[in-house]
Amino acid sequence: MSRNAIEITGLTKTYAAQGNSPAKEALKGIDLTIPRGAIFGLLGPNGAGKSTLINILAGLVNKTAGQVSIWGFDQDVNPRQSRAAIGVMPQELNLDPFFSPRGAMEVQAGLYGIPRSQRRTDEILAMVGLSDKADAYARSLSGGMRRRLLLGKALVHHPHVLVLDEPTAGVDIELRQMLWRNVRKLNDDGMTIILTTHYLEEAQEMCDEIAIVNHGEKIVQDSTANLLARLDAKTLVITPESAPLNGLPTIPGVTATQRPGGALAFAYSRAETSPGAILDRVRDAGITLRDVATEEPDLEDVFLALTHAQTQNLAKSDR
Ligand SMILES: Nc1ncnc2c1ncn2[C@@H]1O[C@H](COP(=O)(O)OP(=O)(O)OP(=O)(O)O)[C@@H](O)[C@H]1O
Repeated sequence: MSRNAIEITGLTKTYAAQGNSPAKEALKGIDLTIPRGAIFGLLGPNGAGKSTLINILAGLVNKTAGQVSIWGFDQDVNPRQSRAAIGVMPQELNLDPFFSPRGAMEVQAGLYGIPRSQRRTDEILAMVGLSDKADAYARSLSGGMRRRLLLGKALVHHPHVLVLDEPTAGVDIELRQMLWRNVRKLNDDGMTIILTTHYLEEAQEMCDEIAIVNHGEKIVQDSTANLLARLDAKTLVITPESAPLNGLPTIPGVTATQRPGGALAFAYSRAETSPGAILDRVRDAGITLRDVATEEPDLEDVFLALTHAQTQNLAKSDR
């Protein structure tokens, strides 16, 4: 039995040409392995192919080529088992307006063939904070409540893998906290979580491992810690007692800038110099230090560096 939650090889999706729009190759042969028990981040700019990939996993979009296996079940060989192994909280708030949350959960449980005695409707509604709206009409629910219900529906069949597609886009702090609390708890209980988000801070905080896709290709997959360590750039930020009289010291290999408010930022590469050497030159220049701090690169820097490099390579290969 595979130890991976998801195994994808050579996944390709070409949307057929329609009217004036030409055919679009949204996924260009992606290989992706997601370990069991992970909180996995799938990141990429708009149009990179994330939703296409997730919709293929959910069985909502047919792939053009490649293999997809969920919890050891090949989608083409064991479609029912592979579908039962995954629950997806979609991006769009598409709910039947005539069902109450309880009704919608019961219908979903019926679709998955869960016997009444094994349904956990009330427990899940409580978990997503919808107990007091259990019997309200879906059309009277706010956007945030609809999202809660979509999460509840994704959990009805207690899947091994939970996919959250942009779950926190435009939601308030309370809902965001509820989501992350539940994600951590479900993960602690053994559920594998796959998450797409535009908020890189969130991915950095939540995910153990991350894949970045761009233009339908996977450009990197690594642990969050390794991705952050890839960037060698660091910044030393010095708050001086008073503005430097003779301007900023010039230090080879270091880019010095003055920030609004007076702090001096020295961007350097760890491979080339050390904070100690920079501080020596700053003191030599007669600058008295009030405060010193270092800034690490964050996921946003890694993301920009990688997607930018890929876009440049693609442009070169087009020439
Ligand atoms: N049904 C469709 N028919 C034709 N083209 C499509 C269809 N769905 C998506 N595309 C195209 O495929 C590419 C990938 O889209 P996809 O929605 O998978 O990206 P994404 O990474 O999820 O972006 P976003 O973050 O904006 O949702 C885009 O160029 C998009 O326009």
